[in-house]
Amino acid sequence: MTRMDRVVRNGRVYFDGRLQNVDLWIRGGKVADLGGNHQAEEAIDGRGMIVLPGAVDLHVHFRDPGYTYKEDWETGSTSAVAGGVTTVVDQPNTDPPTLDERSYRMKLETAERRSVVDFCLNGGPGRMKRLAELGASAIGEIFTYEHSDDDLRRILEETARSGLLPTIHAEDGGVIRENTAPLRDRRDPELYSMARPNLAEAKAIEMVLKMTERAHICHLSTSEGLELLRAAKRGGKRVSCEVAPHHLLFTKRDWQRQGTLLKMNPPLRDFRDKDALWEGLRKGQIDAIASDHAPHLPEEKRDEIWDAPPGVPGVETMMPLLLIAVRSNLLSLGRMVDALSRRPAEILGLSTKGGIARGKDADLAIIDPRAASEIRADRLHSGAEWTPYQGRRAIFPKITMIRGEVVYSDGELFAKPGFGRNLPGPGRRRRVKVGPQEDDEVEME
Ligand SMILES: NC(=O)N[C@@H](CC(=O)O)C(=O)O
Ligand SMILES: [Zn+2]
Ligand SMILES: [Zn+2]
Repeated sequence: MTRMDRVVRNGRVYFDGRLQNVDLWIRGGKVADLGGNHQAEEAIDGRGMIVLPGAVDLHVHFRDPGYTYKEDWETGSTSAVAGGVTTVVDQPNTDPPTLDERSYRMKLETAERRSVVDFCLNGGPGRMKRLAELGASAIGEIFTYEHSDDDLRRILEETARSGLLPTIHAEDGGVIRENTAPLRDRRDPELYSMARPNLAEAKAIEMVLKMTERAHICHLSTSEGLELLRAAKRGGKRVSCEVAPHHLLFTKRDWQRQGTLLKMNPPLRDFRDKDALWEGLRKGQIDAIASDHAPHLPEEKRDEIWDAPPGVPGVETMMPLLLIAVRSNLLSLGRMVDALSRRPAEILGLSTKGGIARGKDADLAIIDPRAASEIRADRLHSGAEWTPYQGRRAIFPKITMIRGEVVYSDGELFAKPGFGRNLPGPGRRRRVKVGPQEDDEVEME
């Protein structure tokens, strides 16, 4: 019997691939035992609850520094934990963009002071080697449409030399330009999907697969893209991909209801694509679900289609919406946990994250599966002030824990700004052992 800090009692805990009725014991921020008989300082009642690993969101834009009127580390990270996300990966398209030592340190310093969620910082395609040494977790997203083929090849080579994973926004610039030009004088929002056709994604993915041995494809949106990645994986390439909730839940038909609000890159697609993405997700051909949380204010989003900024917020609604999808049998709980937690942690080599197991960080989303509610923008925490999912059913977590601490419970934030910790990437990671050996140490102390 060990003296524990905390116990989640009587919940159904997801580990080893299924829900199991065990008490979850926490010590020093780690999962110390599953089942077993111990004493704890504090007990959390998990009766009627399912206890899942917190989500690891590979793709958020927290806009800080530079665009803090849209989002900052405090609002963004609060939004994350309110949605059961316990680790985020922030993208470098801030101002200044995270391309070199100065901008990297500046963002790290802000995030360390303000974040309530654990975080990784991606570096952009700038000084890759230096960014790796500083602790960037990956390079990207690399916007293929912003670069010539030669540039892109050079960026991918340099990224490979830095030892970091290139993460790719795959849309071909030539295809976009060709298809946009004839539409520019018209204003109908749905033209945006025509301006950036499926071919743009397919062509960019093909190009990237030719240029590099290892890559992660962001927000996959087309059946063509999925087919290319499937073939590449079969051929032994080290590629992974993520899908965003909005491409699983919206199609071109939604242009009619929400207009320019739904402008995003890549754009809304067909039913055919949406179905293929769900199928790819069910079969494990799509590795991860990531929010591509891209907050902009409603008044910006209501500009005309070519000028409105692309992107929708989604970090807070991702897990809650997917829990409904699980309940509707669109996805198994196991595949959901795999795509939201286990696989994203694995892709970035975050060995202490991504699952409930002895020795791992106690990052938990404690959920009452019967507590579905309607999404309402005024109850969300993002600085974006709106959601494309207004009125949809969702199951929000009752409690979110990070490293054994309750950071969010029943609508209330408990963590102080600065609670969130940086998880440095492979360039400066200390080897952290997770597994039986470390567990033994915990037991013997
Ligand atoms: N997804 C988007 O439409 N927008 C993102 C950038 C991006 O992910 O491409 C943003 O930063 O606003
Ligand atoms: Zn992107
Ligand atoms: Zn993005």
